Amino acid sequence: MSYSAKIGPSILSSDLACLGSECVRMMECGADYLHLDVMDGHFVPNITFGHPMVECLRNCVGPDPFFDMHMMVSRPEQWVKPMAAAGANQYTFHLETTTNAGNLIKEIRESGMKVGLAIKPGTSVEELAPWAGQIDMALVMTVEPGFGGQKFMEDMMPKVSWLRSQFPSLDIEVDGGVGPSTIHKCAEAGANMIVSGSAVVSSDDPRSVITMLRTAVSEAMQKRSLDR
Ligand SMILES: O=C(CO)[C@@H](O)[C@H](O)COP(=O)(O)O
Ligand SMILES: [Fe+2]
Repeated sequence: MSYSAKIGPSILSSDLACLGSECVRMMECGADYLHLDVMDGHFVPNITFGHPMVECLRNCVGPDPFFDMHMMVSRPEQWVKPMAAAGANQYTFHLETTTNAGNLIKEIRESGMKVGLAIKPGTSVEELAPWAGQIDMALVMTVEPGFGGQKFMEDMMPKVSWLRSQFPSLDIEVDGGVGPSTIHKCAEAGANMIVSGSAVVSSDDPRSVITMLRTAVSEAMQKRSLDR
């Protein structure tokens, strides 16, 4: 087993006028990485921010925090180089947005970033599988992308279990409606990278929530390795 439990707050649910200090606050509360949601108003019905904001956030938080860019954009090819230059570490694009995933994976790697590949709830995991050997992380969306604060879709868990059974050392991320009441389903299914927005950011005690989420994932990982 080469993966580990990692918790990445999504800052979409925070006060957008304070994004820099919110990123710093999340890292101080024990986040393992930051999940930054880029929306273009076309692939999803919402707009957030682009690479100029990412560059400002990088300058604000310093070189260490890992930026996982969740690119909810129709033309992911367009933003690879600008995001790399802005300080992104991982570029997670949606399989639904491209007919040439292989080329995009290559471009992302050549730009020095890790590669994440995301699927919407309506996309089957078998469509992602052919790329699994070439990516660093698979993202199984547990809500329709576009907004924070939505209800967790438990019926996505078979996708996570299947991926974990087929690709035992792949980083598998879940995103959407994940918090203390839903983490056990994700952890048992085999997810190890946990995006949590409103449950962490809106909590009075984000540190405890982050610790609780990580513990749930670590315990499920330990149980899986004992069961084998
Ligand atoms: O990508 C998305 C939504 O499209 C997510 O990253 C959400 O922003 C997570 O927020 P919660 O559902 O955890 O509140
Ligand atoms: Fe996201």
